[in-house]
Amino acid sequence: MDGQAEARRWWGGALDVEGLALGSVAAVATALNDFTESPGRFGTAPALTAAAFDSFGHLRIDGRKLQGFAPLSGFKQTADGWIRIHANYPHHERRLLQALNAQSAADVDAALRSLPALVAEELIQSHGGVAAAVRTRAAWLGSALGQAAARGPWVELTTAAGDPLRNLASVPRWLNDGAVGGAADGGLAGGGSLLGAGAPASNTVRARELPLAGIRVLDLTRVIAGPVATRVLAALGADVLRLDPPALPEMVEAFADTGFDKRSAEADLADATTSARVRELLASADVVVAGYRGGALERFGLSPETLLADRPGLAVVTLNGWGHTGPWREVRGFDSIVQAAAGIADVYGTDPESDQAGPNPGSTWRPGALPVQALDHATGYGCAAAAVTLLGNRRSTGAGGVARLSLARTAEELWSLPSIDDEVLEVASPLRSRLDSSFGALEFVEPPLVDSGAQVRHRHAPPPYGSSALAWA
Ligand SMILES: CC(C)(COP(=O)(O)OP(=O)(O)OC[C@H]1O[C@@H](n2cnc3c(N)ncnc32)[C@H](O)[C@@H]1OP(=O)(O)O)[C@@H](O)C(=O)NCCC(=O)NCCSC(=O)C(=O)O
Repeated sequence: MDGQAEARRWWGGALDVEGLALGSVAAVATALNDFTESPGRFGTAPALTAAAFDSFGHLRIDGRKLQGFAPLSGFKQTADGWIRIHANYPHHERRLLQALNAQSAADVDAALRSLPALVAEELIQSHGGVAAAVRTRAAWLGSALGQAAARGPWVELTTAAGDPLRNLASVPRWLNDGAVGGAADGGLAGGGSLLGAGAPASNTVRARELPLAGIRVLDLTRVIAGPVATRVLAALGADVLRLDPPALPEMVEAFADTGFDKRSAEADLADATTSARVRELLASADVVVAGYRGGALERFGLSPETLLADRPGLAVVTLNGWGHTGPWREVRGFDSIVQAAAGIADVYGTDPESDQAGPNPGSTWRPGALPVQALDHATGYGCAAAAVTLLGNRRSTGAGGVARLSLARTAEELWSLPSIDDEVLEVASPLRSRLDSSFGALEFVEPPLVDSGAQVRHRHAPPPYGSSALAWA
């Protein structure tokens, strides 16, 4: 392994985001090693993990780099501090404008400057929009919200009856368990195993050796975190069928980034015939990954409890924004919004004109963000590790179970990592693979896992949105 593969810090910054990234991918590798009863078969390497955690940033569609955030999304000043708002989805933008009685971005700015951050947060959330006040770490930990988010393990695993199952360890533990760095020979640093940007499209893979071949995954997730989980399950050979509501179209580019190796169907769960068809699919499913707002799928009979009552062997993985017990358990949450609330935006804040930390009245300080959407990706890999762990548990006990994760709990895992002062080293620029798709020619980075020395690779481009039959492959 060369020096680049050994880098431990490549983004730098106040928190050990690299540790979160490596530890969460190592959790998947370790779960796979257990599942396949092949110690050391799966691992990750820093350059692979660094690239995968910025898969959207590396994605090119017909050579074009993609735009991450809508113009209205971002940090805004309030009467007493800062708030972060999210308006990438048209329905969230509409609700934001309604909440603030605004018609334009200038109206939004003016309205927010007239309100205290916590008042604006409450107003926007109560209209179904997405926002969180920028809090200090102390303010977050001192609130009922922060305390609820921090409760319990990173990945909470329970039986159908709600009894604790063997818990997945914490990110710091995975980081040190040997799955990082040791298996990188076929990774980027080892060279030769990836297609270069100019290489032909076919990604030939030994399908029968894929560890999750034959596993059926119903994917009820959107945007990044959940779809990252199911993207890696699909790359590992699972038959992943993603369902989306016809009334809430997905953002095309996020879908393209996370749709590799999956199939995609639109399915209105409120429609009786469609819902009955989905029940038939569930009768032979192995895994359900649910990533809607807390409680949103319950009215369709898709709560973990109901799913497990109908099919006791199922692995149900559920993620939300703010945790499964606190006052915000049903509130919408995106990575950037959780960063704002959980004290991350505050410690990443900068003032170009002053060395003093934190906001001062009239200063040019503004909050900042993690270098990548690490809460999304780490939560996604945690969900994948949980699914594989539950499948392994089912094999030995016959019983399914539930895994619960949240973006906010993952933020606590990031905070729990000790600060490290290793030198910040550049990791190798990832080689991009290429596949043609209905979205255009895709250049993309491969999954961050190494299987027996060779990087796990995507076999199929994302399908056209909603193009698949409501059936297992
Ligand atoms: C991602 C979201 C913020 C998106 O918010 P919304 O678009 O407003 O979606 P909601 O979850 O509120 O769900 C909207 C409604 O769709 C309904 N729904 C869902 N699926 C279906 C189907 N198949 N058919 C019919 N209706 C459906 C669901 O019951 C809700 O109904 P009603 O109850 O009637 O409204 C939220 O889903 C969420 O908080 N998810 C959990 C955390 C998460 O994954 N965050 C994003 C990570 S990516 C990220 O951070 C980033 O990109 O940045």
